[in-house]
Amino acid sequence: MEPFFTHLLLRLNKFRMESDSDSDGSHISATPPRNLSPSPPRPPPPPLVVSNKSRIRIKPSKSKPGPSGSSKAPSKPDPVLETPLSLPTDLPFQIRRPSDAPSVSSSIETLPAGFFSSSHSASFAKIRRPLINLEPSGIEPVLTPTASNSRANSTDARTRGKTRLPNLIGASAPMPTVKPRPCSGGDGNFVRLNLSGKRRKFLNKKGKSGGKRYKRGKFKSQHEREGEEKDIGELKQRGGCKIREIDCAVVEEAAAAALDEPSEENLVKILKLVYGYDCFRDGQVEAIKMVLAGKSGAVVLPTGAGKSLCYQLPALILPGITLVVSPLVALMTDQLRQLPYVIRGGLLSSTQTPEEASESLMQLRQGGIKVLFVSPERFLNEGFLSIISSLPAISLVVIDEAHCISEWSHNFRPSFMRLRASLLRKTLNVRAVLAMTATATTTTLDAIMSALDIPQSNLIQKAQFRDNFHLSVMKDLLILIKSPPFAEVQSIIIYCKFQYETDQVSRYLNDHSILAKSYHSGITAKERSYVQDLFNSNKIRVVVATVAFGMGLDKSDVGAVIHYSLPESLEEYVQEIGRAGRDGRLSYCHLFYDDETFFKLRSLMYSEGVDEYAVNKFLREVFPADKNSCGKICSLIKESASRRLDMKEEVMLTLLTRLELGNVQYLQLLPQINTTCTLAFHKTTPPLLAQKVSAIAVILKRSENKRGQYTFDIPTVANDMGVTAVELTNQLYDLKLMGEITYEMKDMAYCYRIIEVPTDLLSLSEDITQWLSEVENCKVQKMDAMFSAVYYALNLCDKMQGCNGTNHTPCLQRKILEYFSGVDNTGFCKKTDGQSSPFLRADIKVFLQSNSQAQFTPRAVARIMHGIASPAYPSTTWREQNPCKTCIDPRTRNGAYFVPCQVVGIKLRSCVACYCCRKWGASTHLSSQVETSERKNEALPRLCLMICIFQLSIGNWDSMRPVVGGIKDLQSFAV
Ligand SMILES: Nc1ncnc2c1ncn2[C@@H]1O[C@H](COP(=O)(O)OP(=O)(O)OP(=O)(O)O)[C@@H](O)[C@H]1O
Repeated sequence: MEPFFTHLLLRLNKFRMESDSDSDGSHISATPPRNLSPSPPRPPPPPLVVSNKSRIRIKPSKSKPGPSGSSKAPSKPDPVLETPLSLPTDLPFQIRRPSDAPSVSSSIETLPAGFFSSSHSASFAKIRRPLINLEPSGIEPVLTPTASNSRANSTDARTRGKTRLPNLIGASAPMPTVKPRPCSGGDGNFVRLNLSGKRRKFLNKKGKSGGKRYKRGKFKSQHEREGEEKDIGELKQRGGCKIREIDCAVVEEAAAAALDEPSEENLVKILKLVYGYDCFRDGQVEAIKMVLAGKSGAVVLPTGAGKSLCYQLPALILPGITLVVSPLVALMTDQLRQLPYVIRGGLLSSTQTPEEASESLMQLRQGGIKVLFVSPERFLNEGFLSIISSLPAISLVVIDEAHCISEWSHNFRPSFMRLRASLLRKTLNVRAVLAMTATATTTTLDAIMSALDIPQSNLIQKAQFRDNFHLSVMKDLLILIKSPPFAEVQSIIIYCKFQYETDQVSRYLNDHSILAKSYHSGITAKERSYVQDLFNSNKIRVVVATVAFGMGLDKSDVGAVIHYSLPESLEEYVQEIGRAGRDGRLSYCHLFYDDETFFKLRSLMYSEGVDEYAVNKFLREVFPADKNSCGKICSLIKESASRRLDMKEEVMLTLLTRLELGNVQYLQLLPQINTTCTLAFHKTTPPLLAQKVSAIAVILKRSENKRGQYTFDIPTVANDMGVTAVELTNQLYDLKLMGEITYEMKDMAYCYRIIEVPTDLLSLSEDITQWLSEVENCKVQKMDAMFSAVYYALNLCDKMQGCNGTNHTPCLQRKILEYFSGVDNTGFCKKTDGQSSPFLRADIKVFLQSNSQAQFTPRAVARIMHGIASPAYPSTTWREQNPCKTCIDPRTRNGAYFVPCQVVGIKLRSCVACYCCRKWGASTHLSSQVETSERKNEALPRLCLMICIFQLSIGNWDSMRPVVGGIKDLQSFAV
């Protein structure tokens, strides 16, 4: 290896300071917190109440295709919509009109709303397509000598693939699979969507509540696991991983031809050679041609529609490297696995060993990698940027899950904000940027395109939607799964909102002989991958998961997706159901409609928000009082600052990113590092070493010496030396290698360089708070839109245009279409006013008096009253101090807050979301045990009733906020 390069590698490996994305999905989503110790209180009933019993069964419509090209039935005006809507044709998905013909490419078209009159109600019926013939037709595949006879027996050739993937993912990367899948534009995912009323509690076989019995899902013994792993291994050997044998020379020749002339014919030739597919799907060829022409573009195609191919093929053709920015390590790994082996790929992630990272970099430098997967956090690392800019040319940068760029998306990631056209062009000198997403509203799309400088004309939006909405109500999950059509489905994903729910549900299913495992970010990465392997190899039938599961999952035969809890947005819903039916077969989606979860989640949407007061305090910490601090390196220790400011770490990062990338650049974010260093000298004495090494001289001046241990702050020493923190740590590392010193680092911190000190902190706080509150409202609106669509379909639909008592497909489809085209249908979700009970002020006063030592912000009080934990008020502390007397189930026990029940003449410490209170608020979540024990206590009903009144007064933020927000000086109010 060349010395220069070795040096860079050392630097990169030594200081892997930026942490890549969490390997689970939870990191991506800002809400809700996955570990929800304190539940919010029971909210007031929605304006339009749905009875728990009002369960409608909506049967699947039989596939009765309407006449081709039939005229549209006039749409009946939607009562929720004030103005009639004419839908644009470039919607984020298409509605398919069925056709009897198995060849469906001609049957796919975008239809306006209202097309689905009752006579067309069958139009969402699933269209089965013939499996594609893997034998390339018309083109003679040139095979390697070992496979020279494989054309005669193509299956053998494909299953023979025991060749190791050259992609640098570690030793055990499975071979990519060539899927027998139709390619014409209309496919994607095919689902039947079901909605149902309240889900029922789980009863185990003995008829008891799952409550106490269900602990976190246990995994099998080592012995059992090894057996299963062996089985999985065998299955892979048997043909779980098939590979086409391809002659690289032929592919290279075809790629050169396509580079010269990127005609469809030339591109199809490569498609056949490399993937075995006969034709492109909708949108693919346009995207590929655009990228090959060196133009930036945005591609919006639904899940499973084949977005990856839009960069894989250009990567093969273009001379330079293709850099794919991906939000999750797990997603990168999956994408790398799925690269055809003629496209050499690699990844750089913080989870790699130094050897793996070195290997990737060496390969990169030697031109051995065509596609490199990286996380957005890498763009903070100067070392990475300098290495990458010294490499052979980058032809294309792909931003996968590009909606993460926009704060108006359902999955905003501050680190994605960095991926702006200006930075990409300046640092990487890239020609083309390709943004890809499956779910983006018009607002989100606008934000993506403007950040990446993509002209409107370069938007490829051929997305489509699943065919069948089949709305039905089952008594409970078990009955649903055991009845047709779910009974026949081999692989099912059940999505829950909370981790404990996934454990509960999977235990419950196992108790009833349905093999299931739970999957969430609370289990280790190893366990997660074990569960995914079991599911992929059909060793288990059901995965019960949080949002953490599914990104990058390309299991083609998932036959059903069940939403046990309401998703937080229609984007999330569309994305999650997209994991079903990737093989083109009919699949079923069922959603349990539950207004209680909706209000709970809605409350949680506010859990990350911050007051102007807190933003101001944050800014004062970020910017030193010293006006001459421009150019200085500063740091904010994550954990302690988060507690001090009562602000989640992700929120602090969002604010810092805003200060960097907003209208004025106040700072430049640097890689996160451990800032407190404790150092000991081993060879040369400190004064002697200080004479030779200037860093040591500064350290001696700036450190505290306790029994030979020198403790100092890295940014302070770096500032004194006039170097970056990374340069300083590099020097320390070199001294360590020479045996001169040893050191330990702690206190992970956000680091930044001050570019400009704001002159008016007050107005800056105001601006930022305003922005944060808009982002917060946007999230709530998404939640409302999800709820509204489902609520409308079940309760408000006028049963026209194809809807009837058993089929709500058209109206639900329309609601989703409207949402993606920017129509706000959430009016009826909004709370009417901010009136609160007269008790509330008194309650807050008592609360403040009894906690006079604490410095609350209004929002902190509101959060506490809602039982929502925050960094400064963790549920554990508050729960322990004030245990709730009315919580029965210790696993769900909330932090208890003082709820005086004057009317019944007693004062009780109870959390406002206490389950027994919920019972009296007609909750269905109670276990029978709880019910029995409550009934024994005569005092409880009245007491709970009082608590319910209290809850109703504060049960939603809209009523809570004006009260606490109106109390400017909480401390004086308390006196
Ligand atoms: N033209 C095509 N013909 C047939 N199959 C295709 C074609 N293009 C892609 N596929 C297959 O479709 C499947 C889904 O593709 P891919 O994973 O790229 O989808 P995606 O749009 O990225 O989905 P997601 O958003 O869920 O990640 C893959 O197995 C891929 O091989």
